[in-house]
Amino acid sequence: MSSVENRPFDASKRPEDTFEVALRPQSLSEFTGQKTSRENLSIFIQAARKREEALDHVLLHGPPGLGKTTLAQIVSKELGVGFRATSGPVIQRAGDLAAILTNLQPRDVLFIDEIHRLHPSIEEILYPAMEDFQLDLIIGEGPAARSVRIDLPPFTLVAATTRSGLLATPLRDRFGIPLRLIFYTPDELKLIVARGARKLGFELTDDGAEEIARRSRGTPRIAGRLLRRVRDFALVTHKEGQAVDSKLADAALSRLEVDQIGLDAMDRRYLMRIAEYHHGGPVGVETLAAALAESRDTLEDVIEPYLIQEGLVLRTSRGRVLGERGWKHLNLLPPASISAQFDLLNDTTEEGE
Ligand SMILES: Nc1ncnc2c1ncn2[C@@H]1O[C@H](COP(=O)(O)OP(=O)(O)OP(=O)(O)O)[C@@H](O)[C@H]1O
Ligand SMILES: [Mg+2]
Repeated sequence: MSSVENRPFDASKRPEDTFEVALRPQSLSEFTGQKTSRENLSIFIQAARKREEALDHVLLHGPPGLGKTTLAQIVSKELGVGFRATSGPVIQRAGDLAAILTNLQPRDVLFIDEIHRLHPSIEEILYPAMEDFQLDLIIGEGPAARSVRIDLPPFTLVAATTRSGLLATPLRDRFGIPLRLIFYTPDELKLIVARGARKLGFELTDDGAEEIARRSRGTPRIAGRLLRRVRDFALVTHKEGQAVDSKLADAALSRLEVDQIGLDAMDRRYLMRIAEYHHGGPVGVETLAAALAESRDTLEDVIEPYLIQEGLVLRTSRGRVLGERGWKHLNLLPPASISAQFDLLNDTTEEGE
């Protein structure tokens, strides 16, 4: 097991998360955040319903735990059609995909998770299926092989990926509705946390919800986990019926090594590595991955997106560089040459304003 799987609050999926299902919003109106995507999706869904046609194919991309699977399910519910789910690595042979596609009802949603891990030969079968609702299959082998064409019911492919950059252009181009999910704001997460507490049936004060939201790394899945752990602490240390406030939330989260801005031990190890071993960088992602005993994919998919968005780390053409906020967060002083650059940058921003 790699250490990232041991992180208390990385955003990747885990078997214990069956409880997530209970917290999952069931309709677009219940789905908090992602305003632009949600509003656009709502229009396209209504239009498809009016026309009584299958919705155009949807590509959801963004870091883990932001609601891609949730949205895919909501799309089928709002369309009032069936939902079939599979994932890229599971589809091994052309026949597997053919079986799934030929069993769809007209206008059904087929959800393919981790579409970037689809085998290229399967991808090629998917193209005509997406475009013309046709399946071209080769049956048999050698001289006896013949190709057959099967008509499919019109369907909607909803695909999810954490790495849209890995998708082949022809595949990406076949999605009429590409949606990028972004990290949630603390206010949005606060709503999600408060709603989660109600669903779990315990009392959480306003500032308690705020504390958990602020430390959830912009990610609903993490917010849900932190909420459940805070609830555990409350159960053991609190009197029955006593509301969970920010003080208790803070105590619980600090014990879980989730710091004031929501970073966990792994995030801090990553930042420290750049600061201490590479004097703030630039350092290549492969070097970092090897040093931290993580895969490059994990760094790029799970750890870096939030650190980059928060300005703790910068991705440059020469590698990763610790940002000014990164140095501050670690409570370290950057080498003189770097702090001079930050000063220069700050000066020009001020002048520009
Ligand atoms: N907008 C939201 N409002 C409330 N809860 C949400 C929202 N988005 C996601 N969640 C919660 O976060 C959990 C994780 O969401 P989901 O499984 O959809 O993420 P994902 O993007 O598919 O992640 P992965 O890339 O790991 O598959 C859900 O079970 C749900 O409880
Ligand atoms: Mg998912």
